[in-house]
Amino acid sequence: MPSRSPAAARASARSWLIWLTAAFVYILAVFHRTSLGVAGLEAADRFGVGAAALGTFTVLQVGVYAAMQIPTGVLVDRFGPRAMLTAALLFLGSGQVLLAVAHTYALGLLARGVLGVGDALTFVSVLRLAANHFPARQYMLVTAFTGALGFVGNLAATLPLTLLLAGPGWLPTFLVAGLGTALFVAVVQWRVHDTPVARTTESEAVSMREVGAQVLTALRVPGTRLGFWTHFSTMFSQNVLVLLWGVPFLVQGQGYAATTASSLLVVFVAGSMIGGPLVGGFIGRRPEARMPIVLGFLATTAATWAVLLSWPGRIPLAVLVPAFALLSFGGPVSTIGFALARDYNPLPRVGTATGVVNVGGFVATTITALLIGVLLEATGGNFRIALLSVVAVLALGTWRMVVWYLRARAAVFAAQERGEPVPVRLRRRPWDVRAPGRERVAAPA
Ligand SMILES: N[C@@H](Cc1c[nH]cn1)C(=O)NCC(=O)O
Repeated sequence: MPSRSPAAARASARSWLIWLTAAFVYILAVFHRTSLGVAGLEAADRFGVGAAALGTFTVLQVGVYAAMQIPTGVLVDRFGPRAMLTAALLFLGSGQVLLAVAHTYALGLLARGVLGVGDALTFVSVLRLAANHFPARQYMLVTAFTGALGFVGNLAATLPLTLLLAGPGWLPTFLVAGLGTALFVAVVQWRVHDTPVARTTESEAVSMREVGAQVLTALRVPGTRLGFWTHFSTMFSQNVLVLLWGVPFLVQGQGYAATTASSLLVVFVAGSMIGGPLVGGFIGRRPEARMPIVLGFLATTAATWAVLLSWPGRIPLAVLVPAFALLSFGGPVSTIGFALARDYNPLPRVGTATGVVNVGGFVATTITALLIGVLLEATGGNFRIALLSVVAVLALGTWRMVVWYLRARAAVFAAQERGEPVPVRLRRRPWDVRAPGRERVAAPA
């Protein structure tokens, strides 16, 4: 069976309000995730460390996030999004309070690790809640809105946070942010209901063996694998620039002022906020267009990087701004991966499949960020060579995505021929391959 949608064709106003409350938790998570961006220099001062040690914060954070995605998916399927969002707020809040009072590098790292766990629990829980409350065709729009709203948290962690750190200072700013986040638990407990008919999810005790089987079953679904590689290939190149290498590339590699460089990164925020509703709204109406859009976006990404890396001399702003605007659509396009997970897995396994998909983009980000660092070291700071890592990871992701696209299509055709329902009906093309005999569009629940 491909998927089971909530019964109603459109979600109720109450479901939208429940989603908005959960999406606010995601805004808080992104705020905490990105807060070291402007607090970096102060953190270096406070903990008495240099740039390399600060980079460890980012790698630790993204690493914890990626490692936690599959456990998060399993936990949210078992305990429900309400419980997981509550846990997320408590981890985020205590991590930030710990950072507020920390004076040593070790304690700072521990604080960011705790915060990273809270962050990792959030996005998949919001999407699981959306899967419970919204019918399949509205799910894509809600997912894209969620991603776009996250950037409100990102914006709050730029100028407003800079002003707060310069005014009240480190301790009161992070203490209030941490305590405020923990207190939001009361709102989640009051407002969030796991499904339109139930406040909480009934959880049955399951063995580790059953958990493993649940993950393997989700992994065996071609739609989940396609979602993973879609997420892997589409969002990492903008993530690498926003989270780590964008400012050094522009300042050290291109000779721009630090203020110009950080202003340029706002293009990514704006692009994601505009692109989310655009992509989500369009694909909600035309789900059959989602993979052609992914392929078109990947071709555009490859062309954009070809221009950026082959530009003779300094790249002018008139080229950088549209290039970053194009790349910024990677976040919204990556949400197609979640729609695939939701469409090709039964509802009780959507959290696990969503977690699997969400590993993709963050693994690609971690690998690329590390490769760039290694190549910069090896070449004495040659960004043109170091950023070729993006091209290599993009080629790998696109290749695997095309392989799973063909396999997922083959499974859909096989299901159509057996007369089974499929999430999106497809027309066979000359380049389509035949499904192996027992391939199913979705593994059974
Ligand atoms: N691709 C992002 C979501 C997104 C949508 N628009 C911009 N970004 C994603 O996967 N986010 C996961 C997270 O935890 O932020």
